[in-house]
Amino acid sequence: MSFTRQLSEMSASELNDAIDDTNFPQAHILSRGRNNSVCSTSSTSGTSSLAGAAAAASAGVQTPSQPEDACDELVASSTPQRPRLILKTNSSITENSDGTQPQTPMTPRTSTTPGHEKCTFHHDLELDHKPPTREALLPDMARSYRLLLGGLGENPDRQGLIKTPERAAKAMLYFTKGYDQNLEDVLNGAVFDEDHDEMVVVKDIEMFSMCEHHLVPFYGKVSIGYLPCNKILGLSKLARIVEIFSRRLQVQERLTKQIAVAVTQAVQPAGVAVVVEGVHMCMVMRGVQKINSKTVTSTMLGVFRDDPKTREEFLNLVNSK
Ligand SMILES: Nc1nc2c(ncn2[C@@H]2O[C@H](COP(=O)(O)OP(=O)(O)OP(=O)(O)O)[C@@H](O)[C@H]2O)c(=O)[nH]1
Ligand SMILES: [Zn+2]
Repeated sequence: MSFTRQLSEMSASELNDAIDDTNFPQAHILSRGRNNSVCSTSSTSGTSSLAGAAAAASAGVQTPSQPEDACDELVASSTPQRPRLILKTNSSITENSDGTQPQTPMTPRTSTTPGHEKCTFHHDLELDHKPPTREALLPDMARSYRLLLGGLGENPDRQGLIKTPERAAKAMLYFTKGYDQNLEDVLNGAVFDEDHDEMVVVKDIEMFSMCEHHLVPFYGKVSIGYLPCNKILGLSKLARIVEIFSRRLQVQERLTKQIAVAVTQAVQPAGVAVVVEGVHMCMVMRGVQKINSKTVTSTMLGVFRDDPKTREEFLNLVNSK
């Protein structure tokens, strides 16, 4: 019985469960960077196969068995072997004795809206969830905003507000458009075989999200690094992955983790690092009203978690101007 499955075979909740929660958040001090995203590649990287395997084991990842792993075969001749990061599944989701996959434990449904019958929970990594008609939600949402305006003591029929409920509904649909996206569509096949085993970093990717506690924005920037294992990702796809998960109701910690999981799923690298720096309007415009505070979260997987030099290299690249 195999205890390791390809990520593409794992369901949304399994993917989330597959990450050891002790892995995040790990806060690092991050200096302010540029507004525009910057891509870097770096030359010092890699771990020995032994160190990498030990690192992977303690990181909760499994080293693919030899010799069927193409990555290990390829790199063996020229460079030290590096284990590919494969998220570990727990034994409760391995195959049934009859060879069928067991059902994913269901979390309670949160919606009875037509088109959402199979939703488990929007917060999960619902890469295969695509409600067919989110636009169809607009009238209901507009009605809700109209009620809200009335609740504020406003007259929803006054000239300036007549179209506001519909506008607000459309805006909210836009702010949460990530629910309509899935990883496969977003990647659009832009995963390329490449014998490149040095760190790739795209940093300062602008991010806009919505605090799930107050329904007000939080925004900031995301830096993503990965250590390829014979597969690289189209650079823009890293920014598109950020969009999938930031354009939802979120907490910053989960956003950080979901980005890292998605990159892992896309290219099965030796490691992934994600740092998110966010400003939460719920802490600025209301509540504690700390206008200069920033929240920094990170998820380090594979070699980034276990090899201090690799992690340091990533953080240096992220912090460099
Ligand atoms: N961990 C985490 N907390 C968040 C995030 N966004 C908002 N919050 C927090 O969610 C918490 C909600 O706390 P509550 O006490 O229930 O709500 P509240 O009375 O509005 O809290 P205050 O913001 O302190 O006024 C607050 O501490 C927010 O700062 C996030 O991305 N991650
Ligand atoms: Zn908030």
